[in-house]
Amino acid sequence: MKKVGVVGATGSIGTQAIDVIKKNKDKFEVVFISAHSSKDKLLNFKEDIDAKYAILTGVDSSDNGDVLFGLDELLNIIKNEEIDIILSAAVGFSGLLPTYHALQRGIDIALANKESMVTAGSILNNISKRNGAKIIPVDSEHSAIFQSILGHKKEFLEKIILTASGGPFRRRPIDSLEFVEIDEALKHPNWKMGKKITVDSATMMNKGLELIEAKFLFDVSTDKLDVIIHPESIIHSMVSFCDGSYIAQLGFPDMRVPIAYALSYPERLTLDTKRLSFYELEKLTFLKPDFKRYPCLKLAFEVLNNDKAVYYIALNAANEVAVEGFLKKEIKFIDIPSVIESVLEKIEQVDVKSINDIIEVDKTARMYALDFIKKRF
Ligand SMILES: NC(=O)C1=CN([C@@H]2O[C@H](COP(=O)(O)OP(=O)(O)OC[C@H]3O[C@@H](n4cnc5c(N)ncnc54)[C@H](OP(=O)(O)O)[C@@H]3O)[C@@H](O)[C@H]2O)C=CC1
Ligand SMILES: CC(=O)[C@@H](O)[C@H](O)COP(=O)(O)O
Ligand SMILES: [Mn+2]
Repeated sequence: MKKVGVVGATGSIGTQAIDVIKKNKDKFEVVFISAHSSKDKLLNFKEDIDAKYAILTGVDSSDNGDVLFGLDELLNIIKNEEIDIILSAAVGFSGLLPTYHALQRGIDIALANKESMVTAGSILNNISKRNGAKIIPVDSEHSAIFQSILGHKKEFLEKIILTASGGPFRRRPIDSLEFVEIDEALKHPNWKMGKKITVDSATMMNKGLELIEAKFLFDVSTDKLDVIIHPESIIHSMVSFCDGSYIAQLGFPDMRVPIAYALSYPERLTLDTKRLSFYELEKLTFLKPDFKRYPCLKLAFEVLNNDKAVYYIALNAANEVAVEGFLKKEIKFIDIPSVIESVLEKIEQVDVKSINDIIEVDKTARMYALDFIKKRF
């Protein structure tokens, strides 16, 4: 039995993870599940999978004895309980501290929270190496890459090619993006996900964050990273080698596959997911991303080329604030890249050596983003 913890259990990834765990009760013992404030859903899960602890990190206290409250309680459990693997699936920068403390303790991470790797990739890699704790990707593209490079020497790797759906606005006239409504941005063509990542897919900042995530997860230079639009989301990503060979991982889009793979690695679980019917697949298409349509992807490439921790953190923080601003109707969809650009221009170059440095840069970048929104819109 693997002893697991799930951070962000009530979200899109968390809920699918609970489903996988529930159907494989003989393989997993659940030490804890956590969420921000969805108490009823968390309590139902606690009962369903017989979790030892349930923690709400965004609520101070209550008289309900079945739930623990506050981030400190979650971190205490991570620091003290016997746990083999933690699924890190909270949204945004809030996922960093649980990921960081788990790795510090030598606990393996099944990583959905890409923002952890974007903001702290280098520090997390160092801790993982030092403590022998594995970081196993859950993000569909990175799981595909992880599976495709398995058993191959890194020196032979030529390119990592991340596939992107292109989001809901791939074919919409660029001059009409100004009028994008919230519900239009939340209609992903292939995946049902949380709001933040769905808006990121529409701007293609999701792919920008994933490029940075890939750089740190697979320890490759930026010139080895490519993005290609593949609207069907059947090929989840691919790699090429020095002899012209390509290896890809394919499947019907269903996040239970990479979640189960990461939780059971190096084994595999049997899943009742939809199988591909190759004769029914009409065709697989591939397109080049256009930076005019997706300025956020351009910004992410610029930050990658600059390769400084402070810009990775600022890009992520500014994007989180901008997406929230869009979802609150404070800014338009097309204003998201302007907010990020303004923060990247303003943020001071500082050395980032510790988790506290990261938290400080994140705080400053958020302040600049909020200030920009307040003054400009
Ligand atoms: N959904 C997907 O298919 C994919 C997601 N990912 C990544 O996985 C992560 C989770 O995404 P997704 O499941 O879609 O997100 P959701 O918005 O669906 O779920 C977010 C989870 O995080 C919790 N949460 C919300 N705010 C906070 C906070 N301030 N502090 C701590 N926890 C919080 C929520 O709890 P509560 O319910 O109480 O609010 C919920 O459990 C993201 O990093 C995303 O990029 C990566 C690949 C695919
Ligand atoms: C399922 C998953 O991993 C998401 O990150 C997905 O890739 C988003 O789709 P886009 O390719 O549109 O960003
Ligand atoms: Mn992804």
